[in-house]
Amino acid sequence: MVVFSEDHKQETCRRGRIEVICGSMFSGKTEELIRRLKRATFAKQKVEIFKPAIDTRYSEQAVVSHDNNSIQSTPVDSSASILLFSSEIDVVGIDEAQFFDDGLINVCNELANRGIRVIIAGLDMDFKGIPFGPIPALCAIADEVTKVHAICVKCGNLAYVSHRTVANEKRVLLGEKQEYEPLCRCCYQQALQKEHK
Ligand SMILES: Nc1ncnc2c1ncn2[C@@H]1O[C@H](COP(=O)(O)OP(=O)(O)O)[C@@H](O)[C@H]1O
Ligand SMILES: Cc1cn([C@H]2C[C@H](O)[C@@H](COP(=O)(O)O)O2)c(=O)[nH]c1=O
Ligand SMILES: [Zn+2]
Repeated sequence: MVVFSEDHKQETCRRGRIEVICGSMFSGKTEELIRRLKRATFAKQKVEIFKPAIDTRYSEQAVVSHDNNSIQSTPVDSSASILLFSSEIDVVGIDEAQFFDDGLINVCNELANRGIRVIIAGLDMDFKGIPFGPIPALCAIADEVTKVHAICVKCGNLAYVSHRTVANEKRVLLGEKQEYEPLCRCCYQQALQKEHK
């Protein structure tokens, strides 16, 4: 039996669709986004990549993974700008989508209705385990949702949430390993119990 891990027809048929890649921090969302976008570029498709301008963690202009894979992007202040920059494009990639306003849901629908393949990566939950920004609605309207998992740094099981290790209650706090660790459900509950003692 031959098993193909790629749905090549969907990759190349150039019909509009929405793909969401979601999960905790360190789960490989950005790597998977970059992989899909680079394959589209190899297929000579016109690709445009956007990220929220507030995400200046590794670079102002590029989408960069924790392993330093990167791809050039256009930082935008609001989801509406994505429509303005997306004429004559085959594929639109969006990273850190959790930071966008709820207008992103209509923007992605509009792009897909125009025949564009839209690939979105973002955190499904914030550090409290609450669904983050437009991601849950994007999952609902998506043609395909890929949930990726990091490894729990305490026990080695699959992680499901990003635990914040510094005292800060603001929902948006840019960070990396100094501020967050991926944990499984059990280790996350234990960590919260310790913090509230
Ligand atoms: N606990 C962990 N579990 C899995 N990957 C990890 C972990 N800590 C660091 N990494 C690294 O993070 C990379 C994924 O980075 P990235 O795609 O930027 O993730 P995300 O966008 O989901 O935060 C992995 O390939 C791996 O090298
Ligand atoms: C959980 C959580 C995360 N953030 C920030 C931290 C990082 O800068 C990004 C997530 O990046 P990644 O590519 O998924 O690693 O989001 C936040 O602001 N609030 C949170 O609750
Ligand atoms: Zn664990």
